Amino acid sequence: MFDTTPTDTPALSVSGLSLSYGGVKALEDVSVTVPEGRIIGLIGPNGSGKSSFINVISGAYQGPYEGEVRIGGREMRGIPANRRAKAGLGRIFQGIRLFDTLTIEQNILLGGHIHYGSGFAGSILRTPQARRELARQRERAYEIMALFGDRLLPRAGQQVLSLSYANRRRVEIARALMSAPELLLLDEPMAGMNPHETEELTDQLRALNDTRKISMLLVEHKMQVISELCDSTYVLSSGKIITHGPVARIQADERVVEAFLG
Ligand SMILES: Nc1ncnc2c1ncn2[C@@H]1O[C@H](COP(=O)(O)OP(=O)(O)OP(=O)(O)O)[C@@H](O)[C@H]1O
Repeated sequence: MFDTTPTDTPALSVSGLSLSYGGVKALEDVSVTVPEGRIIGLIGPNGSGKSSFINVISGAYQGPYEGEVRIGGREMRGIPANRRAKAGLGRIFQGIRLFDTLTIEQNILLGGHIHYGSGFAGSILRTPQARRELARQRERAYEIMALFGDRLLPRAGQQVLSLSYANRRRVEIARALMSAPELLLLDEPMAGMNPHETEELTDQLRALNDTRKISMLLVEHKMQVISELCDSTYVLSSGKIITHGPVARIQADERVVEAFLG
């Protein structure tokens, strides 16, 4: 189901990215690489440009910018957000965006829509091909729910609005996995989770990376999570990357301490 053949093409390669909002420089000559199969962290104080960076990669930001963004080797300029899933991108938003009155299963199924072959007409007319596809997608949705132990499976038919915050977040990740992403952009996935939930999701993300070779760019405030998951971490401060490397080295770097205290 998931192609795990390694290549030398990075999952994500951003080079020389600069952008301004009017006169405000939000990003200046930012270069970040996520090698295939790796988890790379991105940290920075409030207002340092993390959201702007993520929004350019996901295509949520449609304004002008300098530099290049490549996902799986493919240049993304001009490709709208909804078409980037086909290039292998999955994104988890900072604020949870789910359809509250739909069930867990329905929300997750929506993440697979880029793979439907029979299209909208087929699903309305309920052609045999559309029914077979739906059955395949449901099977996939249940396989993905099973990755989260007993958190989602027993509740598959429940409306999402009745779920805990942590379970809503799991549904969002499950939905992103339906498009079989090669690269996941995770924007503070542990926000609002207690230590136990944080630890559990950390283990689940590591398992996804190990077993499915999904590359990840992780924006996260919790340094424990960054240090457990990331091979290397970039530090943004006032729109510039001030350093990158293994977490232990970054934490000891005076410039980083200054940026966070400053
Ligand atoms: N739409 C906008 N118009 C004008 N300025 C903006 C806009 N969005 C962000 N900025 C400015 O750009 C800079 C980078 O903001 P950005 O939201 O990318 O940082 P961030 O690191 O994600 O911050 P936070 O952690 O607080 O979400 C900040 O100075 C911010 O005020």
